[in-house]
Amino acid sequence: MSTENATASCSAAESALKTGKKKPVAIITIGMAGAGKSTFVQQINSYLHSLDPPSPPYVLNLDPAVASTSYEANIDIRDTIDYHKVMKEYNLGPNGGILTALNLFTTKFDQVLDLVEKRADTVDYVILDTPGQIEIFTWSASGAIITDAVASSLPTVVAYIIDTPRTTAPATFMSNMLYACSILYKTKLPFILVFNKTDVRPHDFAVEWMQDFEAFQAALASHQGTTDDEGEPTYMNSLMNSMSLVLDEFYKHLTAVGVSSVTGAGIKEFFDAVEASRAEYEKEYLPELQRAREAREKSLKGLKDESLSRFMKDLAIDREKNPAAAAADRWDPSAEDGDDGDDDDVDVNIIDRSDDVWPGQYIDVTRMRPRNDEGMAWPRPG
Ligand SMILES: Nc1nc2c(ncn2[C@@H]2O[C@H](COP(=O)(O)OP(=O)(O)OP(=O)(O)O)[C@@H](O)[C@H]2O)c(=O)[nH]1
Repeated sequence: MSTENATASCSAAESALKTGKKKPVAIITIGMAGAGKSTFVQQINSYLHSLDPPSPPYVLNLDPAVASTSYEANIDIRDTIDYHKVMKEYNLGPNGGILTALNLFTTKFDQVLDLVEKRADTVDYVILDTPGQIEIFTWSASGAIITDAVASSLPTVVAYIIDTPRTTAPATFMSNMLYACSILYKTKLPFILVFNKTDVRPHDFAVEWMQDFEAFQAALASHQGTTDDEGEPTYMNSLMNSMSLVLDEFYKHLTAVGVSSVTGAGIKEFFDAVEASRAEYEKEYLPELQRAREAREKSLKGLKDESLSRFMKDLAIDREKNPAAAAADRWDPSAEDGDDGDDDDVDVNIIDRSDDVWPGQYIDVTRMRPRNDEGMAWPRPG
């Protein structure tokens, strides 16, 4: 995490202490393409607006390729990066285009965090919608950087969206759980399994399989193709049996809720789970994060000290050898023109769409949104 981000997170913590307000919780929604991430984000957005008093969240869309979202994001990657232009410019296919767009956006993520930090006192939730191709977020450096940066700044929870009707076959269920497991171990963040589309298929079978190992074994056994011609378990079946034992341990670290992003059923229970995850984040994740940060700073300081002493030694030897060159090599302040061409201080690239309408104005999603930008729009000062 950059120093600015660390400072920003401290200032948010200080202001939270002053106002007595809890820090907002960041909800990172992840899920296979078509699982219903965007519909879910729209539903939780509507739910928070409908509370009394309303609690509008701060929404980030990180999917550069989505044609339209059914919610209005406060920060939208598409405002900064034209994914089609990236594909053309770098001669990439769709997935490479999304990944590169995300990489480019990540280079500006400190600005995003600053904008989020500014809202920390007025919002209770920060919601991140991620690219449809799950692996682009979960297995990329950018995804890891974004997740770590958010989690270093705010209590963070991963909402893993599952397409329940498509997960009723034991083998599919297990593949999905293994994927969830890999994300949990990668992020090490509080994790909520969100069984979506319960209006089509209730998720009780999944809860039963997660709580009762034997019930899952029975489902596996009753599934076609689990025994060979001689009635022996197939290789696949034995493998799944062993893996389900591993998953049994994994389920202990998870909360599962069933929701329908269409009807809104289960959304309240989802937020109850999010609040429980906040406590988990503070108790388990935060101390671990602080330990890791201290260790990183210590090793960085060691490296810096070592390279500085090496440099000073080399410099001394060099000066001994070339006293004339050393005498000529002096800093002349009058030679400075005050502008070194460094544009690091251009700091307005990421757009906060809610600047004009904040606080908490609900935005009509049917409204046309001007997209005048051609290509990547940074830097965009003023
Ligand atoms: N019946 C039902 N349909 C749903 C629900 N949630 C989403 N859908 C439908 O599932 C389809 C996919 O939903 P999206 O929200 O676009 O899914 P996504 O995960 O964002 O998809 P990508 O953009 O590909 O990542 C759409 O047709 C939605 O209407 C739900 O709870 N119930």
